[in-house]
Amino acid sequence: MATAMSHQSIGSLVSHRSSSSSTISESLREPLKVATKGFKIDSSLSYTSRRKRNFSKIEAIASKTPSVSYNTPLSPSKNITHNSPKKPKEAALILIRHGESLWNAKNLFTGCVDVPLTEKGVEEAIEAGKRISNIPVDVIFTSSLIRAQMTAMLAMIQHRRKKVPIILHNESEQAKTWSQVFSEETKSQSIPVIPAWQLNERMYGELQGLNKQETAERYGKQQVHEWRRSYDIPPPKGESLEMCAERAVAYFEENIEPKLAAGKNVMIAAHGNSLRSIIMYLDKLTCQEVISLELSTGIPLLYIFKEGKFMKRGSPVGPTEAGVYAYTKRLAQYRQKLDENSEVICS
Ligand SMILES: O=C(O)[C@H](O)COP(=O)(O)O
Repeated sequence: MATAMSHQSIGSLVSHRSSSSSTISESLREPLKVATKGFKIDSSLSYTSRRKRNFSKIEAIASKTPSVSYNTPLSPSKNITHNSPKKPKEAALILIRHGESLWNAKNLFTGCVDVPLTEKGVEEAIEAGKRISNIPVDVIFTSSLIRAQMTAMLAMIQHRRKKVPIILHNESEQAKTWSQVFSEETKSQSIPVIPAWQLNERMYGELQGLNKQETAERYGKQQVHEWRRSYDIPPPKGESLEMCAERAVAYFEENIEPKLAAGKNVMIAAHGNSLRSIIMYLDKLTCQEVISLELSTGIPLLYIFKEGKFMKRGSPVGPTEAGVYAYTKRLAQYRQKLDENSEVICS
């Protein structure tokens, strides 16, 4: 896609992080002055009050503090209970945008339309899986859309630990009951995959199914760019990034961060815009900075969560890349274990 950018570019884009040491609750007590040049946020528009406060807070912190380097830890979320200072829990967080879909290939606005991966998308997912095959994964969150679920499953097939990813069906009590596993041993050899509609692609409204190029010719490049990349301008009858963030980031805070805080390693397979909103939250990007954040299909991004802070580690280039393991002992030890037990666990 014309907008796709390599993971190296993503790395450089996300270097706009804030060094604020305020906690969320501290920052919420401060008066919020939210205005970035040429981009005024009217946070009263669509957010629930809690969400409004969180994002205004992110903006307030980001606009008040200087940019800092790539690896600077962020302040903790208010949802996180701190672990014992003696044994701080650490966890890996992998974000992955689905591989190329049939509508990516046709350059159509897709949004919440549920289309599968192309062959190239399948290959991208497998390649992504190889890149993260030495990184521990205890639980997987996906959107409810097949392209994200295919990506998660294909990626996990490559993992050296060879646990079986199992989709948890929570759509009804019966679905839950009928998909139960009754062996603890089998459970320990599987990875729960939790689908959540909140992680779906932003709803593209009346653009869904239209060709992106033709839409730009009809409505003008500038208008279409605003619909696709601005923070708070929704496409006709669709969701703005701000609206998408309202549900995706809320889900992340309420369901995913507590898992990380408990030391669980998490993979999220989702979409360009739901992940952009989550990265905006993790990296404290301003609503201007997020405009230029582009995610390529099938490129995994690694974060380390430690002591309530997220540290971005970029995209592992390969499973044995030294850089990934240099940052954290725990990942290095996990990989060493995989190497030592490879015959047992990979059989
Ligand atoms: O929904 C879509 O069309 C794409 O997945 C994301 O599209 P975008 O790059 O136009 O936001």
